[in-house]
Amino acid sequence: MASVRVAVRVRPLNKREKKSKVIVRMKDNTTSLVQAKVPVQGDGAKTFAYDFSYDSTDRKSPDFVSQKKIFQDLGVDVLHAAFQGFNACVFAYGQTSSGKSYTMMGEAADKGLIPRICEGLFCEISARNEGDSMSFHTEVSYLEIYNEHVLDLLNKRPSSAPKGGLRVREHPVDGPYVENLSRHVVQGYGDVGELMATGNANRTTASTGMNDASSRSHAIFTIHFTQARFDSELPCEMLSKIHLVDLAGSERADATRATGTRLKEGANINKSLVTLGSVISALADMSDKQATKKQTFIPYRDSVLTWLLKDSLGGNSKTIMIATISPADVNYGETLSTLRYASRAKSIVNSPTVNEDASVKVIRELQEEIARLRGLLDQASQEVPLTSSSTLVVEERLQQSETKVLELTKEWTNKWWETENILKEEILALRKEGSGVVLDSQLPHLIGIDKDLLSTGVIIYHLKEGRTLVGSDEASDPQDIALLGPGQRGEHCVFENRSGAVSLIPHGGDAPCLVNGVEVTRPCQLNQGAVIQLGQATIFRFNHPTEAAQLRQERQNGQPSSLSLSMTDLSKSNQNLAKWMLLHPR
Ligand SMILES: Nc1ncnc2c1ncn2[C@@H]1O[C@H](COP(=O)(O)OP(=O)(O)OP(=O)(O)O)[C@@H](O)[C@H]1O
Repeated sequence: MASVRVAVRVRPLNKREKKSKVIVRMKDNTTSLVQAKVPVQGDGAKTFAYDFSYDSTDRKSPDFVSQKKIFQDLGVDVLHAAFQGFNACVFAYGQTSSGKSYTMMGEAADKGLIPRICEGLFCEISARNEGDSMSFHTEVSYLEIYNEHVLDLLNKRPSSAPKGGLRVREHPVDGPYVENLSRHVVQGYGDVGELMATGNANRTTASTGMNDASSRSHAIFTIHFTQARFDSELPCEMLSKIHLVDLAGSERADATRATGTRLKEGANINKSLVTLGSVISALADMSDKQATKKQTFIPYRDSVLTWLLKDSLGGNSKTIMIATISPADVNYGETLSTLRYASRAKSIVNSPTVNEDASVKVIRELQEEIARLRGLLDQASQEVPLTSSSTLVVEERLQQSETKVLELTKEWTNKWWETENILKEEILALRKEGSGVVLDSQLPHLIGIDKDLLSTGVIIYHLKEGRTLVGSDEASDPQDIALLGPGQRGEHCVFENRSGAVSLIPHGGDAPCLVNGVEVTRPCQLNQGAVIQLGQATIFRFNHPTEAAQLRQERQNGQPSSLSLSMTDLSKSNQNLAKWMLLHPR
């Protein structure tokens, strides 16, 4: 069991609040709000105690709390939890313009928690890589909930964004998840930095009466972190999910002077936040009622936000809430409401557990069974003899369990190392898209389409800068791509990559080369999507990632596409190919 930990952070006065009085005071872990206008006895301060109270109002003050200090207090704990195999969540809650995005994402010159956690994660991974035999695998996803619709911030292709947003579903064991949300494998902070920049640029922001760049959506950045190793011959695999959440501002329409679209956004933002409030309240009630064992209904499904954060609130996660507030007297009401909200959240009790891979769990259970059966046999030989038929049954079960453990361990090891080896080629990136896996490469490449029906797997040949020789074992010089098959010659052709422009140079004679079904006898520049046939049985598809990205951009901008191979061309090319095959039977 672990209570949600709560921190409150107050930011400096901003230019809109220049004439305002500072009404927030912090001492140790307490935050006090002074009622400036109606002083009752004393200063009428309302005081709340939290796990941390961070005063970031004045950089020059000795009490000033920096982004770094917040990472050291909260971010380091998130990393500890992740390396121990727990899920973790940090969410920032507060009024518009109170500093949620600043605390979570920060600025280039003064990074916030999300980039610092990612940096810390890779720092720790490289330190551990040097020491023990642990392997690590990290993927990230980034989504926003805008007007109750889930949008993928890392995959904005119009074709893949369904109307009404992505669907949220619930797995019986793993809990709620977003269907078809893209996940990206990352190997270092550089990769994450790029993805974060893309996602942040895609996020819905707008200028409101209170913030020039106000986040109009709730954003969830998730790190899926897996660690694996052999622990005294036993595989050990732990998975943890780290949700880092920047909520949209809780706001009053009059304060933000919202109308039209901004007002509708505000209503939807409030719907999620009101539900978040109800969930927090219900969970707090539940922990109060723990002694009376009364069941409380938790309205997780009333908003997309609370549904997706179900595990983080009252479930399997170590969770931290950061409540951000303005120091100004003009925001007294909003600040008091945030402080009360945060106070309520302190009573939520979660039940984090170490997340073990399912097949590893089976292996561990079988190992325990093996130890028990061995014990039985040992005992039988010394103290309580078993009948010969019972001994046979135990021995048979022992053998079955041992075989199963060997099989499962081999399977698990292969699966893990295969992924690792592919990813070591830094130019390749694997990402999950729906139920499929997309293999992305930054270099121009050929994808082999094998005509052999028994062939499985996908072959990718990178076409690096310079010449790539294609032929067979019969060539006098070794070939970069050696092919087998009818019509294949020792030195068949060359692919030449000159600063990204790739050409096919046929050797001619009886070494046929076809591009989009048309035989080429002279050097021919290749375009994205070209279908290439070498000899009679080898077919490749040519991909040029940079060109493809450029064409995608043109298409999105509504520019006439310079894509040379349209769908009609493609079917024409298939017809040509079929004709050629008829004329050149094997
Ligand atoms: N601790 C801080 N130190 C310095 N500047 C800050 C701090 N917190 C916030 N700011 C500044 O205040 C402004 C508003 O902050 P931010 O955009 O993070 O607010 P927000 O709560 O995310 O707002 P919204 O809900 O509208 O998106 C920004 O210009 C930001 O740089």
